[in-house]
Amino acid sequence: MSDVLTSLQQVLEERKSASPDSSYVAKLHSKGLNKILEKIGEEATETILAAKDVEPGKDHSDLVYETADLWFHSMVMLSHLNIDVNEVLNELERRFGLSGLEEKANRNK
Ligand SMILES: N=c1c2ncn([C@@H]3O[C@H](COP(=O)(O)OP(=O)(O)OP(=O)(O)O)[C@@H](O)[C@H]3O)c2ncn1[C@@H]1O[C@H](COP(=O)(O)O)[C@@H](O)[C@H]1O
Repeated sequence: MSDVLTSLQQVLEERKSASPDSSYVAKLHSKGLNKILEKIGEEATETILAAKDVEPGKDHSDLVYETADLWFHSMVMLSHLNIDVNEVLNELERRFGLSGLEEKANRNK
C-alpha cells in the first residue's frame, strides 16, 4: 500500500478517540455514518463539476483537489466501518490485468 494511505489510515484510526473540538476527522466520526456519507455525496458532486470544467492543456488543479477530498472522505467511511483500506487495494489488485468486460461478465455468473 502507498505510504500516504498507510499513514492516513493510522491517523484516521487514532482520531476515533480524539476530541471533536480539535480534529475534523474526530468530528466526522462523532456525527456518524450518515454525515460521512453526506460528505462523500458532496465531494463526488464537486469532483464531477470540476472534471466537466477541465480543458486540454489548461490547469486541472481543482479536479485533483476535489478528487483528494473524495478519496479522503471515502477513507473516513472505511475507517468508521472498521474496514481496512487494504481490502479495497487488494480488490483493485485482483482486477489488475483482467479486462473490465471480462470482470463484469464474471460478476453476473
Ligand atoms: N486529508 C485530509 C483532508 N482532506 C480534506 N479535509 C477536510 O475536509 C473538509 C472538506 O471540505 P468542505 O469544504 O466540505 O468542509 P467544511 O465546509 O469544513 O465541512 P462541513 O462543515 O460542511 O462538513 C475540509 O474541512 C478539509 O480540511 C481533510 N481533513 C483531514 N485530512 C487528513 O486527516 C488528518 C487528520 O485531520 P484532523 O482530524 O483534522 O486532525 C490530517 O492530518 C490530514 O492528513
